[in-house]
Amino acid sequence: MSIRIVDVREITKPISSPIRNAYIDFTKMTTSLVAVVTDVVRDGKRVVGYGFNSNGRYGQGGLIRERFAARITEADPKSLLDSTGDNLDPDKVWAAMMTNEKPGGHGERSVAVGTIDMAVWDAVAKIAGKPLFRLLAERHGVKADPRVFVYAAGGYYYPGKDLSMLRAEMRGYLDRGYNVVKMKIGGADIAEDRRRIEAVLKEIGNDAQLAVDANGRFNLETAIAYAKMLRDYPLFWYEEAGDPLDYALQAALAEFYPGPMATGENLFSHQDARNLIRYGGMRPDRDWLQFDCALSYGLCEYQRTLEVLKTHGWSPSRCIPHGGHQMSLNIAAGLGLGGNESYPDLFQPYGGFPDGVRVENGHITVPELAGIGFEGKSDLYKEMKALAE
Ligand SMILES: O=C([O-])CC(=O)C(=O)O
Ligand SMILES: [Mg+2]
Repeated sequence: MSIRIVDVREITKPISSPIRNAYIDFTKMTTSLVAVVTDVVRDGKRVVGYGFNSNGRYGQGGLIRERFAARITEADPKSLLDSTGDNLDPDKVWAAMMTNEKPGGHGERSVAVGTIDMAVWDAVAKIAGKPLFRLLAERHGVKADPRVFVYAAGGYYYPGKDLSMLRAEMRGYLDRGYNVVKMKIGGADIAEDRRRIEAVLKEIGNDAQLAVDANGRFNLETAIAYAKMLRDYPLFWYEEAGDPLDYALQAALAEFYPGPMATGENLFSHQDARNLIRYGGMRPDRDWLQFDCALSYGLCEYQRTLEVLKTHGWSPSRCIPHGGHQMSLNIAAGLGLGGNESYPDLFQPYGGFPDGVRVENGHITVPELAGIGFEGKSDLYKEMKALAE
C-alpha cells in the first residue's frame, strides 16, 4: 500500500477584529490554513491532515508556497515514511522541510513550518486511527489524561470599552465554566491599568483568578513599576513584561516579583527556549512557559523543547501554551502539560474545542476523535473541507 503526500495546500484567511493589546491591534490579522493531502484511505475517506497558525503572527502563504510545501512534495515519498513503512514519519517530513535552511533567525519561517507540521501530525494520527494525544502518550511511554486545564484569555483594549464592559466580559467567562481569566495590561497608563485590574478582581471575587499580559511592551523600569503595583494582588501570573528576547530584563524582574511570571509565546525554537531557561531567571517551582508549537516549528520542535526543559529540571506541567488551538490541547492531554489557553470569544472558527465540549471547573475533556479532532468542530471543519477533503 502506498503512503504518500500528494499535495500541500495553503489559503490565507482573515482572523481580524478591532481588539488591541499593548503592542498590536488585530484589524489586519490573518492565519494560514493548510491541508496535507495523502493518498491513504481510512473509513472510506482520503486522509487529509489540517493545520493553521496561531494568532499574533500573520499567515505564511508566501513561505509555504515558495519553499516548504515544495520540499515535501518533491521529496522521495519513501524517504518520508517511518521504519514500519505504514505511516509517515513527522520528523522526516520536518527534516525535508528544513533542507538548506541555516540555523538561527527563527522568525516567520518557524510559523510556516509549524503550520504544516500540525497538518502532518493530524494526518499521522488519522492514519494510525487514533487521537493525537493517545498516539503521543504511547510514543513517549506515558499515560494520557484527556482532562485538561484551560483558561479564558481576553480582556483586550477595544474602542469604547469601559470598566463595566470589561467586567461583563469576565463574568461571561465564569458563566461558561472558567476559573482563570486573563486580561491585557500595558496599553493604558499604570493608574488606568490598576483601575481595570481592580474592577475585574471585584467582579470575579473568589470564583476565579486573574492573569495579566503586557505583550512585551515594557522596558525594565516600567516592568518593575508594574511589578510593584501588581504584587499588591494575588494574580495567577504576570505575562511577557518585556521584550521576549530580553532575558536579562526577565531575570531582573524576578527580583521584584515574587508571584508567578509567564512568558515564551514569542520564542520560536528550542534554542531560544533554552536561552530563556538559562538566562531568564524563570523559576521552575512557580513560573509558566508558553511556547506555542504552531508558531515555533511545530510538534517535532516542541518535543525537543520539552527535552531541553527536562534537562534543566523543568516539568512539562509548567507549560501552558499560547494560542488556544486543539493541537496544544492534544499535547497537553498526551504529554502532561499544565493546560492550554483558550479565547472563548476570539479568533473563531480556529480556536476552541470540538462541538459539545464544555468547560467545567476550569477543565475540558478532549474527545476521542482520530487525529487532532478538527472534524468535531463543525464551523472549523467546514473551512478545512473547502480547502481539501
Ligand atoms: O494578544 C495576543 O497577541 C495574544 C497573547 O498575547 C496571548 O494570548 O497571550
Ligand atoms: Mg500573551
